[in-house]
Parts: sequence; C-alpha cells; structure tokens
Amino acid sequence: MWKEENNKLTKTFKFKDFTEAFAFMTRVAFIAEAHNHHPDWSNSYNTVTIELTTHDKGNVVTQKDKDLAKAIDNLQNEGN
Ligand SMILES: C[C@H](O)[C@H](O)[C@H]1CNC2=NC(N)=NC(=O)C2=N1
Repeated sequence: MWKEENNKLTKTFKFKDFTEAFAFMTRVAFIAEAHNHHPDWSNSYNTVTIELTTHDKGNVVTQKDKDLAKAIDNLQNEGN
C-alpha cells in the first residue's frame, strides 16, 4: 500500500535480488517518462523505495502522483 505522509506517496518494493529490483526500476522509468512525472527513489540491493510528490506544485501530492502510483502498481499486477 502507498502511504501518504509529509506531502509524499511512499511505497517500498522488495525483490529476489538486485537484478529484479533494477529491472523493475527500468520499467518504472519508462512509465515515468510516459507520464512526464518522475519518482524520487532509492535502491539498496533488492529493495526499491519510491516517493512521489509534485515538485512543480511546491512538493505536494497531486493527481499526477496518484496516477503514477496506480500505473506502478498495475505493472506489478501484470506479473512483469
Ligand atoms: C518540465 C517537466 O515537465 C517538469 O519538470 C515535470 C517533470 N517531472 C516531474 N516529476 C515530478 N515528480 N514532479 C514534477 O513536478 C515534475 N515535473
């Protein structure tokens, strides 16, 4: 579940290993480009932490963040 706090949507994703985590990041990168909306994120080995906020609106959560969050979740649901 995405958690909304401190004007961000945050979710942590865990994978089998670094390769799986980085593959996920690559897929998210293409989605972010398609949305013209980009995550603040970090990766540590098999863990990817994503924070979504809208910088252009002064770092608040907007519909753009919610749409990107949903698109990221859909990616996982597809089993890709
Ligand atoms: C110029 C460009 O459209 C903007 O800077 C976009 C790009 N990606 C973005 N991503 C995020 N997270 N917030 C923004 O405000 C934002 N703005």
